[in-house]
Amino acid sequence: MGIHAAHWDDWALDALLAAKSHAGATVSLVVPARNEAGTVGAVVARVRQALMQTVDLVDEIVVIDSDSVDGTFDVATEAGARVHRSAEIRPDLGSHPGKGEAMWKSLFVTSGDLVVFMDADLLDWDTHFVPGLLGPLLTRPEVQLVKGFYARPGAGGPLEGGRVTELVARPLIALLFPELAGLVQPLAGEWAVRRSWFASLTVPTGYAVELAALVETVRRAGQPALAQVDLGTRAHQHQTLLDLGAMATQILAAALARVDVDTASTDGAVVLRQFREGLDPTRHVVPVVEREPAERFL
Ligand SMILES: O=c1ccn([C@@H]2O[C@H](COP(=O)(O)OP(=O)(O)O[C@H]3O[C@H](CO)[C@@H](O)[C@H](O)[C@H]3O)[C@@H](O)[C@H]2O)c(=O)[nH]1
Ligand SMILES: O=C(O)[C@H](O)COP(=O)(O)O
Repeated sequence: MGIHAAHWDDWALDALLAAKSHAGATVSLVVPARNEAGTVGAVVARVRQALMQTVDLVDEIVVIDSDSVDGTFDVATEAGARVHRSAEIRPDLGSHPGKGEAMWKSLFVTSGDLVVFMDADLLDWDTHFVPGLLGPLLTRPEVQLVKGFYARPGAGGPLEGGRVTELVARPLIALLFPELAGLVQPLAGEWAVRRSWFASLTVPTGYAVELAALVETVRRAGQPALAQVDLGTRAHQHQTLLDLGAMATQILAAALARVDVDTASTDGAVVLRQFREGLDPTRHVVPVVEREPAERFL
């Protein structure tokens, strides 16, 4: 059995447009962005031109500005997205920093039956990512969540990207969640999901949103509810090793919580002591908050 895999060009665009129209489905592209003024404009403008203005595949492009202090909001607006500040969406529900929070909040300001997520920091990518991710959702009713995968060049050459994927997520999956081991890029930021399914999931506010969604989906609905699609190549901006330490902490915290292991996180945060030089650590406070399913607040 395993997790169904496909290639982005297994479907002609016309066939996907016909399937979308037949299903009467609508599509939202959601781009969470924190300080991505340099790249978010191209992500929005290219998808808008190719898949909204030329054909009718995407119904809305929404950027969720995740506490940016640069020109992300204006650049994304100029490029044709509807932009919301994460902290200003449903203020009654409070606000947390983080990518998962931006994605969770997106459910309150979008309406598509199918939601496609894309990172805002993409450098090497193409608009076929979007139809590729929609293919399984538009053609296989049992599929709830579709992950993209790709070759990912790293700073040191081809196929060396994905440090947290290879050093944290994949070992964790092998040890604790082996039903997910067939996923090529479990942490890919490019994925698509049925709105009703995403709204039913518990969502970590930080970088564990991807792993948590996969674990909950496979536990509740099994491997047939997952699919993965080969999108070709994708390159993005690389974080520093110490920042990836925070990402890894969030992913480990979410994974351990899902196998009922108590951790030292208190009040929704873990303090990482990181040593840049000598014995004097920098205290890196890493939030590990989780949001209840959005459907409870819609
Ligand atoms: O607080 C934040 C941090 C990031 N982002 C945005 O989220 C996307 C991905 O963030 P990035 O810092 O580029 O993550 P990566 O280092 O690329 O991490 C990879 O692995 C993560 C862990 O699973 C996934 O969440 C990412 O989507 C995936 O690209 C980008 O558009 C960011 O601007 C936010 O919206 N808010
Ligand atoms: O997916 C990952 O492991 C993180 O995004 C880090 O990727 P990088 O090592 O290519 O920067």
